[in-house]
Amino acid sequence: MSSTDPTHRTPPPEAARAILVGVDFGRGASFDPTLDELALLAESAGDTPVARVVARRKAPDAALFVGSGKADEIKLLVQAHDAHTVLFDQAISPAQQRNLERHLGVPVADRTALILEIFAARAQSFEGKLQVELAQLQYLATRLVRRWSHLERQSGGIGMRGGPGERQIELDRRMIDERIKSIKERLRKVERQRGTQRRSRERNGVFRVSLVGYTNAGKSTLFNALVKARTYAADQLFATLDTTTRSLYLEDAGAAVSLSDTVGFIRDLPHRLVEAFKATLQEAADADLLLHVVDAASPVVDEQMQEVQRVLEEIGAAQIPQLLVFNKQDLLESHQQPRQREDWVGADKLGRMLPRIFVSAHTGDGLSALRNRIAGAMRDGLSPPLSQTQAPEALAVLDTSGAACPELPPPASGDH
Ligand SMILES: Nc1nc2c(ncn2[C@@H]2O[C@H](COP(=O)(O)OP(=O)(O)OP(=O)(O)O)[C@@H](O)[C@H]2O)c(=O)[nH]1
Ligand SMILES: [Mg+2]
Repeated sequence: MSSTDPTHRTPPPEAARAILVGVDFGRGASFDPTLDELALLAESAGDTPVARVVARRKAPDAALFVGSGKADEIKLLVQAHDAHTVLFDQAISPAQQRNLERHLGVPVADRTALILEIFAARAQSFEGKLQVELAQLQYLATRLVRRWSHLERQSGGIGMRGGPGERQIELDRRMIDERIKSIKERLRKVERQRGTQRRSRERNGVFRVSLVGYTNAGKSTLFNALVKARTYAADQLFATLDTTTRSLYLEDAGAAVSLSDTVGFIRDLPHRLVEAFKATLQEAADADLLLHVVDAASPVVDEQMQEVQRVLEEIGAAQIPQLLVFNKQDLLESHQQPRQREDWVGADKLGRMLPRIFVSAHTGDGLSALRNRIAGAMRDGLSPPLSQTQAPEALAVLDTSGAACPELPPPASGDH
């Protein structure tokens, strides 16, 4: 863990027992009633979830985020499970965090802090480490600002001026600001270097393919299966933080493409983190073709795909031709198995029809069809059959059930 740990959690040497809390504010969309993803995040951060609590409220409680009754319930659970920490699925304010920690008697962290913690533990490259530290310092800086104004309020805004508390915070702030400035400067240097490398690749005219997708979809496993490399793949969230690029030779095209594995996306990815990782994500934004890897067996496959489309938009990659790769086909029940390996679905924000292909990175099923697909995209681009682009009702369909739309014809390009 980095010295700028924004969560102030000091986990015991053994896995910390964690209570998971999610609050449903009734706005539906981004609430996960199972808290499964939070549990995976907790495990990826080295914690062991021991209990889950779901609360329903109209709005967050200003002081405790959850109501005081719920807070008492959580406190009892902390005691019953001898828990070390309580993790919230939503962002909580610095004041709420402090109040909760006082009330519950254990460190409290929110989703953002957890994601930052995982990123900090995973960062390998010099650039990755700088990016994570930048995001952490920015997270910490907002917390200091707020704590300062809190102190100011308590003292009527005058008495504390020049007092020891404020001076310490001022000092901390100045150090943080200086560190932020120096990291940004160093990142700019690395980015310039990366830009030069990218331009020299562009001059070579290599067709660039980037794997993008929700975290844990199987991008690295697929990358390894395609290029027979050994990139770290694991059942953890954000196993990959650095972009890896390898050359992939396609027999069908008689040419090589460059294939990049990238960092996974997640719901409510802290915006600052997206900012810090812009350079890494730039790799995806500069691609000629995106392989959007989807965990076809996930119960929340539609939400995950939409989240990926949202992040692609945020990094300016929404226009890039996209091939949906429905991975983990081996995990699908027989009734979920697609009738055909390849079809088209209306699945992105631009209302485009996207070609879809089912594969299993584990068994290798569909990989040769995928290679052919990439070769086809390199030759002719990806355009849906004309009849499909003109059928608006088809565009509204987000058929990710695994059962392919029988009425959709197979891809027009004769690449298989
Ligand atoms: N059953 C099955 N499991 C798979 C398949 N592909 C990947 N997995 C598993 O899914 C988990 C995640 O795989 P990764 O390749 O690390 O996923 P990723 O998308 O690179 O994840 P991040 O780097 O964390 O964003 C691992 O446990 C893989 O073994 C597949 O085709 N079938
Ligand atoms: Mg990966």
